[in-house]
Amino acid sequence: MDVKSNHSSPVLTDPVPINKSRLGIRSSLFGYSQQDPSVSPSRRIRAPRKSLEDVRTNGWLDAMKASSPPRKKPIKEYNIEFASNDSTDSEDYRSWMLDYPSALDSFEQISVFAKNKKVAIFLDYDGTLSPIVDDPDSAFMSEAMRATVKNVAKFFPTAIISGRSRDKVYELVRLTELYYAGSHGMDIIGPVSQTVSNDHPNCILSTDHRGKDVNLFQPAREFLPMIDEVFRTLVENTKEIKGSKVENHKFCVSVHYRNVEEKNWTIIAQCVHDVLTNYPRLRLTHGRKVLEVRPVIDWNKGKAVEFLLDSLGLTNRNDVLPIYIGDDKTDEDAFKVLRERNCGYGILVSSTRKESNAFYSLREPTEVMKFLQLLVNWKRQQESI
Ligand SMILES: O=P(O)(O)OC[C@H]1O[C@H](O[C@H]2O[C@H](CO)[C@@H](O)[C@H](O)[C@H]2O)[C@H](O)[C@@H](O)[C@@H]1O
Repeated sequence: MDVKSNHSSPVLTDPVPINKSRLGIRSSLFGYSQQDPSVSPSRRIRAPRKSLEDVRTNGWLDAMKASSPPRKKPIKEYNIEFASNDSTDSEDYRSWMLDYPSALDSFEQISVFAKNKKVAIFLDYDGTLSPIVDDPDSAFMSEAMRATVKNVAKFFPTAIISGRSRDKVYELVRLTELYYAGSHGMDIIGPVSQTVSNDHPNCILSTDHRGKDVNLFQPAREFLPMIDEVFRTLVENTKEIKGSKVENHKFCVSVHYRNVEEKNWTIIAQCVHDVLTNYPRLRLTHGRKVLEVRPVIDWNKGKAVEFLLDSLGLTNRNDVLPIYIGDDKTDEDAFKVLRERNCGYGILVSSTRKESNAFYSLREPTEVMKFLQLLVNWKRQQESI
């Protein structure tokens, strides 16, 4: 992609998302809100027919429907989403696994590649370390998973790369020994590295939760007030849509529709669409039953992996094996980077078949935990040899 570098913020020179160019919306850069304050939220909810066709024809609704497997087995206290055994035992899933073999079944092969290599672990949070649940504020990881990740970090440099804000994901994980990248990689705390600071002039020295010196990198810093404004507008505009929830993740905004009746998905899509038309410097990405609004900059989870590898001094070496585990579309950027660099493995967490840039698969967070435990046991054995 063509990047116009202004040091701090690699802004794309082709910032108009497809949907906007199709709709003929002008691409000049607005300040912040261009919204007509006279338009009431209820009027926005009853979006005009022409507009409703827009979100259908530009593929938003199809992407929304395809964004997460259907829930099949509600668990008593938490409404945890995962497909029934019928799905993972199906012929269809088994044939998909020929292309994306289980990382558990392939562990021996992985460990052969890992031998004598510096392994670095990158983990997504929701759907990877914690099960998908209805309420984003209740997406807790189990104590067993926390202990496992803590062990992993004793042996390998380990980072969490999440769509949530860095503070929010830290609150959920609460392990000081990890590196954290929030807002889909747009807010990174990594080890201090002079080379990285030289390459990224807006990378500043900061301190982490232990008071240790770290590098703080926020390539979308200039978007902070805009994101805040969009967050408040979206909260207001969606407040009458039952089940909707808007989260402010500092450099991006999530609009959840998991608990919105499907017949109202067009309305929620329309709300987001209408707001986005006023902000050509923001774009939409899809997650699991969530619409995500983020800056149009050339930065994503893949770039965050590259940034952290650089910071850890693990770039341009052939004795490095990065492993990235994630479940969502935004993790594909990281899988792609590993595939294109022909280094390391992407592992997709999915209980249904999905096209992916990952090499291996795991069905659900419990399998992620088993895989991480195998890795720790293997490393312990290696060290005792
Ligand atoms: O990159 P991640 O760490 O996977 O974060 C992606 C989004 O995760 C959260 O939403 C997802 O998990 C929720 C809790 O299980 C679920 O209710 C929701 O439907 C999922 O989309 C988080 O709330 C989002 O803000 C993140 O962008």
